[in-house]
Order: sequence, then structure tokens, then C-alpha cells
Amino acid sequence: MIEIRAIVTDIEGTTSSIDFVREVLFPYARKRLPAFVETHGDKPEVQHWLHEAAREAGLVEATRQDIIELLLKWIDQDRKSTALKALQGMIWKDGYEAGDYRAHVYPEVAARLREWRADGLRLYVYSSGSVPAQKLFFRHSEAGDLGALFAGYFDTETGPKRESSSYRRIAEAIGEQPRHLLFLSDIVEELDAAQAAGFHTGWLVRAPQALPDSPRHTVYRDFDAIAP
Ligand SMILES: CSCCC(=O)C(=O)COP(=O)(O)O
Ligand SMILES: [Mg+2]
Repeated sequence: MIEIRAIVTDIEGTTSSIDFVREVLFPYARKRLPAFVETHGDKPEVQHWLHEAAREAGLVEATRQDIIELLLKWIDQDRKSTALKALQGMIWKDGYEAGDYRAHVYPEVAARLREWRADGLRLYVYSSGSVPAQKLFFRHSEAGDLGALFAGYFDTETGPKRESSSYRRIAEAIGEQPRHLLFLSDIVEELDAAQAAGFHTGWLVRAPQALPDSPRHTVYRDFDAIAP
């Protein structure tokens, strides 16, 4: 029996509903992005990510308006661009702090995370959302401030979620062999990459999604079903 020492979890579709991200967070950022870029576009951090977005799209000599249009298109496509995610995170901060919304977590998640912490497991997040956005998400969740439960956060600056090298980097950063780590996600390609890196994997298939016929990963309906 291999001992699991730490759990790394995805957010969207795993701890939290896809609908919250797509119907609350994305529209909030979409609506405010043009004004945000106009107002904050001269700040070095914002400038850096605008430049990165233009570079990612291969845009040479792009105007600010070109980049705004590009970012709006990427929001509509749910493109997992590190630059877009960093900018979205900066915009979402205002919404959380103004109390416009709180981050959705499935009903059993907070209690289960607390139980795992009490059992001595370390908890980490790996999401396409930027690390600052992840921290805001759990600090302002519907179940209260869950930030203190996590020992660390990883985003796509560590690498794409569908590449096994990203999971090797995460294991190294955590300081554990992959065989002591469990990765939870709703996306099978992410689980394949984690498994290829030697992680244990748990596939969250939440109701009302149909259970897969011959799953390549252990399937769980919710966090209560997971016994690490
Ligand atoms: C940090 S919350 C914002 C979620 C987000 O933007 C996203 O793309 C979620 O992707 P995930 O990797 O958590 O499925
Ligand atoms: Mg997900």
C-alpha cells in the first residue's frame, strides 16, 4: 500500500463548478477588460502580460486595441493562456473584494479538505487560473476562507496541464516522489499527463455527467468518495 502524502487538485470541474467559472468569472472579466487595460495598461505588471499575449499570438506592433480584441476572443474561446489568466486574475480581485461574488466550491469539498489536512496530508492547487487568482478564489469561497488549507499553488507558469513534465516539476517543488502524490481533475488528458509522471490520479466525474465506460483513471463522483 503506497502512502499518499500530498494531494494536488484542479479547480474548475473538480473543487468547483464549471458553470461558476464560465457564467460568473469569465463574463465579469470580459465586461471589465477594455477599461482595465485602458486604466492600468501602463503598470509594469499589466504591460508585461499584454506584451506576452501579443507575443503568444504572433502580433507585431499591436496596438492596445488589437490586444484587447485578442484577449476578448481568448475569453470566449476559454483559451488557457498564461497571460490572459494573469490579467483575468487582476480583474477578478475587484469583484471578490467588492463582494460581487464568492467562489463556488461543491458542498463536501471544504470539510473533506479539512479532514485531509487533519490527517497530515499536504494540499496543493494546480489550475490554469493564475496563482493570484487561485489564492483569491479559495480566500473568498462560498464555504469561507479556505486559503490556509493549502501549502502551495501552481499555474501554467510551471507548464501546461496536459504535459507530464509539468507534474514532474510540481513533485520536485513539493519535495515528494510522484508515487506519494495524488492529482485530482475532471480532465482526462491532465490525468494522463500526471499518471505518466508517476502520480496517482482521481477523475472527478460529477453528477449529472455519465460515468465513463472503461475509465483509465479511478473515477469519483465527489470528494467524499476519495480515500487517500
Ligand atoms: C483560479 S480560478 C479561475 C479558473 C480559470 O480561469 C480556469 O481556467 C480554470 O481551469 P482549471 O485548470 O482549474 O480547470
Ligand atoms: Mg478542470
